[in-house]
Amino acid sequence: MSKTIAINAGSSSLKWQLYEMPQEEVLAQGLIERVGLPQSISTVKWGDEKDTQTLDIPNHEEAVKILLDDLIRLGIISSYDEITGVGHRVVAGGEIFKKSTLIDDKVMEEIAELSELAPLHNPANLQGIKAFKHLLPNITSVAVFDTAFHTTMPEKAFRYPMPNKYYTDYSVRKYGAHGTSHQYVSQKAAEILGKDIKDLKIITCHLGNGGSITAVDGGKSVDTSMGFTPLAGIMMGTRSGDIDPSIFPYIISKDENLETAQDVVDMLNKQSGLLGISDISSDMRDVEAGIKEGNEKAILAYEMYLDRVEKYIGQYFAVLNGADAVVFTAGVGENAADIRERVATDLSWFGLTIDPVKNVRGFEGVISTDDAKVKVLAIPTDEELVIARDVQSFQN
Ligand SMILES: Nc1ncnc2c1ncn2[C@@H]1O[C@H](COP(=O)(O)OP(=O)(O)O)[C@@H](O)[C@H]1O
Ligand SMILES: CC(=O)OP(=O)(O)O
Ligand SMILES: [Mg+2]
Repeated sequence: MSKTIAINAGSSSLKWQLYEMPQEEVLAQGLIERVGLPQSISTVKWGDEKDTQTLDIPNHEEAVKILLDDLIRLGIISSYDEITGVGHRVVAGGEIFKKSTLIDDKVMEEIAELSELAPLHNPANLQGIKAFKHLLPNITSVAVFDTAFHTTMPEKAFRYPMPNKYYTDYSVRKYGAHGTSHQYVSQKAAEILGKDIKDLKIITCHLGNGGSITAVDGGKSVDTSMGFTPLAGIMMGTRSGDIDPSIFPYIISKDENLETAQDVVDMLNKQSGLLGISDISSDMRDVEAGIKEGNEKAILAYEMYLDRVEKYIGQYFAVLNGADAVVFTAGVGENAADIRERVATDLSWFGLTIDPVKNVRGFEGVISTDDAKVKVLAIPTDEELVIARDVQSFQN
């Protein structure tokens, strides 16, 4: 019997699941929200029980301490010796990490160096890794990279049309992200549809706080909306997605609060997207509440979000020369039935027809009508399970 923890350290949250492996039984799961903000909330669920604490958790290292304390405090485990493995989600693996990897000092250094490719994520991921190395130094520790699934993209898709030296000398290219999620939901979609994934063309829409859309051909990523960093692609909670880079020098010259290109990137990462347009929140639920009150900015934010999502789906119909299925996942994709319905309605020419009876929050499976040309699915993602399986593969 061996227990494995999967750690998904997001930019402001830490999600974890404790598994009994290899049975893949979930023993407990938790979410620590608002890491780095006052009044962080830590929730643990196990069996039929639930525990919630509100306390200040300044960083991901502290978050790991709290979760390990909770496992003992709540009687979920009796000793840390029961835990034999930990898997950490790491967003950027660059061109170095093409698959999951055992973590040693060199790997930690490389993850730190790759922070430029995921400035909101890799530092948080690394804090989680270091905290575990410190507190449980002898367990199997594995890094699972968001970028790994996208290493199958063809060069024509991952290169930017810039002078070659920026790729050859500085590795400037598209890396993508959320790969573990795109991989999991595309595989799950094939299972639900009763087909071999090799025979399917699938467009996966991971719409969370960050969001990305991927074209999956025969189980392989052939294009994805995120780029050199997770700032590119669709509009997100606080991130702009694609914009014209000429805006950089222009706004630096106009706005005295912006001095460097890095200032602009920070603004595009942290103050843009739904938050920047709605002036309410980065959270789609708050934007939708604003729409109910008739807030014009909230309506615009919602419409812009849909516009970007729909354009990327349209692009990937072109990349794949048609698709068999479109999959929605992550916080927005799993829960916002209204968004799934709008996308399907706006793209009805492509043959997406939603069945309103099935298209409800929390439903897992096909939500399109039986005669829809393109199947539409809602599938809760499970990045943690993929991480735990990868840890297990190092323990056999
Ligand atoms: N019922 C809902 N309706 C609309 N959006 C929702 C709903 N529930 C959650 N969300 C959205 O999901 C987002 C979080 O998604 P998640 O995949 O958990 O993000 P991340 O992993 O990037 O932190 C929230 O910001 C919120 O906008
Ligand atoms: C890469 C990325 O955007 O991750 P998240 O959605 O968890 O912020
Ligand atoms: Mg996420």
